[in-house]
Amino acid sequence: MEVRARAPGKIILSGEHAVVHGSTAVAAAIDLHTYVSFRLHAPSDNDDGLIELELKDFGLAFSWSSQRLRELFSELGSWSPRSCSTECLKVITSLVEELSFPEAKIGLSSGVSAFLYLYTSIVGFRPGKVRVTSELPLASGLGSSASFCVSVSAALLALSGAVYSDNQQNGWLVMRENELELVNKWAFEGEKIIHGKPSGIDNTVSTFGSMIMFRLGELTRLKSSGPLRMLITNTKVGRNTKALVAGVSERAQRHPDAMAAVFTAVDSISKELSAVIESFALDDVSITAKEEKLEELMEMNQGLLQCMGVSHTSIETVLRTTLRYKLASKLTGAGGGGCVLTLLPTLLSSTIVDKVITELEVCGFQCLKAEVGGKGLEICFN
Ligand SMILES: Nc1ncnc2c1ncn2[C@@H]1O[C@H](COP(=O)(O)OP(=O)(O)OP(=O)(O)O)[C@@H](O)[C@H]1O
Ligand SMILES: C[C@@](O)(CCO)CC(=O)[O-]
Ligand SMILES: [Mg+2]
Repeated sequence: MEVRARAPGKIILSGEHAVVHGSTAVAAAIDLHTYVSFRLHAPSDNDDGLIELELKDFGLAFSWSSQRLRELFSELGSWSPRSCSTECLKVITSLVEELSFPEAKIGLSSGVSAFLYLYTSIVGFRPGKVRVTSELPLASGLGSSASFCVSVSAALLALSGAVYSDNQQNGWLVMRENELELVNKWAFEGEKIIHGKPSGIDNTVSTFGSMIMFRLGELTRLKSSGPLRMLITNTKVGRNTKALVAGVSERAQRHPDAMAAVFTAVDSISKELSAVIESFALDDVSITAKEEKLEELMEMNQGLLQCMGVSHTSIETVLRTTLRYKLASKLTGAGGGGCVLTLLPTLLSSTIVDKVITELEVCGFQCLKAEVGGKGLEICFN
């Protein structure tokens, strides 16, 4: 039997980085996904007993002898989430160092490490094959690492029997709440291998979907009936979330009082932004006033992200360009390049939107239009 899983990427409307330090943040799922398929090899199917990973978008395939992995890892597969020990991480790092990645794709090594941890922890050493494809740009702030960890964890758990397999039902299914929680916990362990010190917001919004307010591991789903249009601009400047998160923590150690004040300000911005979003209603006559509040809050958050040291000249170029059209923008995700969000007010004409997009694309950026606040993780058994 084969199982497929798909998990969305995300945007962060407010609170990235500060959320790692205990502030509230607001995030929403977007309709760009990572897709994972997983099947266990029948014993006769594969004499070598291989555990295989294919990263189709990159034309890369890796395999490990399950016998060798069994000898290297002491822990047997089990469904209860646990952190990767230092010894286990050493074994994984040396296994990944043996692989050859093209220079430009070396960043994938942390994803492969997370995969090895999740597979050996959840499935154990039973041979099988996992295939991955993604619609998300990697390392760009749209949560590619989290949607990878969520979809891999879900597929592995689904075929290992840890979650129910309603294989009579056709098409994509949403798991039960307690199963989503189990997937989310495993995905967080994968994110820890990729990010170092994640807050958990990315894997949580990828698992549960919708628009959420998140603080210290707790999520609150936001109820909003109004539209929220966002333009996403990918500066195509590559960066690495782990290094950016570490950089903010170092700044916080150098200037504890000033940075505590920055994180407190972000917390207030996220709470106010959530309240404005929840006040949206269908055919809202005061929509423009509410959107103006959102724009101001986004600009304030961007200013504080600059204080944290995670903006970038490419991000500043997007901000200047959109400001010429009186549109507010902020970076989304870890910053340092990557993606920028621009609020597209309800009454903004499509002609203006097209003009902004053209101007941004002339700068070499890529504009994406994505549905915001949609479904989270889904699985499919046929
Ligand atoms: N489809 C994938 N296949 C393999 N590895 C992946 C995949 N998607 C993400 N990764 C891993 O995640 C890394 C990118 O994670 P990173 O957290 O730096 O960026 P992001 O998640 O896209 O952005 P952000 O965390 O700011 O939202 C990649 O370098 C790779 O190791
Ligand atoms: C930068 C960060 O706040 C968001 C990355 O999308 C890191 C995290 O919360 O794990
Ligand atoms: Mg990430």
